[in-house]
Amino acid sequence: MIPLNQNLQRLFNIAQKPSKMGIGLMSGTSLDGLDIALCKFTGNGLSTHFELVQFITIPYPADFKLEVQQVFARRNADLEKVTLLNAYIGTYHAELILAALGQWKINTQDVDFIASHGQTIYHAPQRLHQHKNSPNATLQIGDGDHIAVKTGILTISDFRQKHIAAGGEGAPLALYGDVLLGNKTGENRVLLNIGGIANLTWLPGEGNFDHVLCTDIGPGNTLIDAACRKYFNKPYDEDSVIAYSGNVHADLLTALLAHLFFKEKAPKTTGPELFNLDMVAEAQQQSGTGQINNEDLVCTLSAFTATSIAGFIKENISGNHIKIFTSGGGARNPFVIGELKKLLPEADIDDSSSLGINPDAKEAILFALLGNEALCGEPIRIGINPAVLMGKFSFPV
Ligand SMILES: Nc1ncnc2c1ncn2[C@@H]1O[C@H](COP(=O)(O)OP(=O)(O)OP(=O)(O)O)[C@@H](O)[C@H]1O
Ligand SMILES: CC(=O)N[C@H]1[C@@H]2OC[C@@H](O2)[C@@H](O)[C@@H]1O[C@H](C)C(=O)O
Repeated sequence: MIPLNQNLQRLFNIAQKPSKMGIGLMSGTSLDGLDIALCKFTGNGLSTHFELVQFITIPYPADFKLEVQQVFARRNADLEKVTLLNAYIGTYHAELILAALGQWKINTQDVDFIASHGQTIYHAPQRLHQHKNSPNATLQIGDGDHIAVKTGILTISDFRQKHIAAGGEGAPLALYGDVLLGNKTGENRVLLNIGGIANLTWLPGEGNFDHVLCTDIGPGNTLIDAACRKYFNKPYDEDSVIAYSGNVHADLLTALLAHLFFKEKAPKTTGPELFNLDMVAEAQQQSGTGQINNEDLVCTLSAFTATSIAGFIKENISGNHIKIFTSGGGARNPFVIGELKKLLPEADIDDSSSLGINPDAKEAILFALLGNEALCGEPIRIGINPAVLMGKFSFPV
């Protein structure tokens, strides 16, 4: 008999374990840092139980952000830089994982797998690139082999490609985690993540997965952050101090909301490739608001985030007693959340901690969960969404 390759044997052993320790990694479009969630899983699919054992966000140093920004969401990027960053981000993320495990006093041998999102550097659904003969496409870098070899831990990465191969746009993958962890028959729930881009999952209480909707909505923090960087030399509008010192310009807000993306049917995805300061400048030109002061601009962009989210919910989601559970860094933006509450007075808005999900850790938990599914799950059919198991395996040896 031909002996089983050691890697496959190890994979088989991990998949068979009744409970698994997995690390989920998320490095989002805000480029603020690496989210590392150490989770314990038992079961899979709708029987998944998870516990968040440890969580940390390790902020990225300014020079690293600058390096990534040189290629991030840019149509013309230096190919050598992309290539170098692909390897560098893999090894850098591995170093950050080892540092976190050291801090938590946890041995690498006690971790069964790492599930790594990588760093999105370009997201190009067909609606954006508009090349008839090219499919939806997206690119995450920070290669999984580097993480596996440097940490000695089985690594699963590059989750989005399978989603695209099976007919999706590669996002939002939150769908799968939100259904498995956030669904409750009898309760109309919206799980709203306000990261760089805002997305939501609508989980109607009737419990019929055919009616679940998961989609990007538009900008979350990305425009607010970009304006803060450009005009205030700050990474973001901490506690909405700038937004509260300005006023909303109704004409600019109307021009921003007139963007064609908002008229496209959900599910749909987007990114800073579309929602960037060029798009804002165009709306300012159209509305004759090019001269507004910087505080008013940040205030209007914050209102834009809240109004586009509320508008989407009003148009696409119906039901009584809707509970909205927020997560992502934008859940800590009081201006945005305050506007949302004003615009959606009927909804009950709270952050996802009331579901037992740390709002800052939610996306990193999602990838850990997708890793668990890749190891021992089965494809789940949720409406028209691809029913696939995602992720590529990298072995340490
Ligand atoms: N106290 C705060 N006040 C206002 N905004 C905040 C605060 N804390 C965090 N944020 C916002 O949250 C952002 C980080 O959000 P998050 O970490 O969810 O983004 P991400 O994971 O990169 O996004 P994405 O989900 O799009 O990939 C910051 O850049 C900032 O805009
Ligand atoms: C291509 C990409 O990286 N998309 C991210 C981004 O950040 C938020 C939104 O846009 C979402 O669609 C997605 O991430 C989350 C984790 C998702 O796939 O659900």
